[in-house]
Amino acid sequence: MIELLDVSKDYGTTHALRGVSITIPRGQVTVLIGPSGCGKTTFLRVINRLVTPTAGKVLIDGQDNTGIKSEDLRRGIGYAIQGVGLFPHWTVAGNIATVPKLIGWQRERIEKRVRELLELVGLSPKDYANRYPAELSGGQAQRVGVARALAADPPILLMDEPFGAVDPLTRIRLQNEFMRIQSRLKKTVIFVTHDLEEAIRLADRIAIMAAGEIVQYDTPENILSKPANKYVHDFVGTDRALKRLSRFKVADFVKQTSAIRLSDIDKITAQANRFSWIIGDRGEFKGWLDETMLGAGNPSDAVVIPQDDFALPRDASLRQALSIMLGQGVRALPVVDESGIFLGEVTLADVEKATTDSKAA
Ligand SMILES: Nc1ncnc2c1ncn2[C@@H]1O[C@H](COP(=O)(O)OP(=O)(O)OP(=O)(O)O)[C@@H](O)[C@H]1O
Repeated sequence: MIELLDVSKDYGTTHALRGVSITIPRGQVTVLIGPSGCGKTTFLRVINRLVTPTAGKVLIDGQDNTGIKSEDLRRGIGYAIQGVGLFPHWTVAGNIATVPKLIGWQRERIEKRVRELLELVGLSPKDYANRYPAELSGGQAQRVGVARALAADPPILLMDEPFGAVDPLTRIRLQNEFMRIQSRLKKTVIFVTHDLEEAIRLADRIAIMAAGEIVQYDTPENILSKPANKYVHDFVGTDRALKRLSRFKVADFVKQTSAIRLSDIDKITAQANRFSWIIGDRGEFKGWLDETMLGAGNPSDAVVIPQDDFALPRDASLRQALSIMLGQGVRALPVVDESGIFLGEVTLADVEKATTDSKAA
């Protein structure tokens, strides 16, 4: 548990934090969100003591953080920052090993940990351990940043816009991976973002900040349905029913649907008004085929759409499903597991129903 007790931080006449008091529960994800300059980074940095408050106290599990040795702070609090902050002249392995080295781990233990973490964040140690940051894509670099923050297995993780600098699709993947990792590791996470949907998706609790103060600290559901004041109301915006869709997982809406094996395609006969999902021999999603294609008398030309553009991972949100449906102009999307195996479909009608139900809630 982390407690800020009446914490203020002034830089000259700038009040970066103004008497912030908050209790952050253990093992949950707390998201800080608010406009640029409202004090989010300062909030994180008073916790790991990179910033000394002008007034007030920070307690970590009841202990004043000014009384904790810096070595214990480094070990106990992982920090993943905006724009990654990897050391350019160190390899990926060297970067991940930063804190374990500082706190004196043996070489073998460090190497084992680096391998474990690379696997955890979905990068093969063989291919990535010896690369330099310049040889990574934005998304890969962000993953290394997260691995580095987790290196010494800290119970607390501070993440300052860790997925800020990547394209939207990579961001969705990183969010999904983060949720998967967090459901396993159950860290106490404080996560800063500018993106309300990211907040709604990832947070157990959201703290909305303005000008150095916390204006509402609540569950995503309550932030959406019971904004504390006009500021939060305006911040959340008008399309709240849509934003709420970020909380629903595709996995909870997927319907089992029949699919046709690519090898059986020449046996298909046209079904009126219906297209068919096409899968490979292992059950992996391949694409779709509709009656117009059959009508053209060329069944072996199934329209195989690359999975990355089309199939939804089962841990995607309904909001993401809706964006893709609108973007692609389709009423149903295939859903796949981590290995690309076809699980069924989610339809526009499911999304509509979830929107209506959650409006009523
Ligand atoms: N070292 C510093 N010296 C002077 N002013 C600072 C310093 N660090 C932060 N500030 C000021 O304190 C305020 C809060 O900054 P902070 O970085 O915490 O905001 P933020 O919400 O994280 O912003 P952003 O979303 O843009 O990263 C800002 O007005 C900023 O200019």
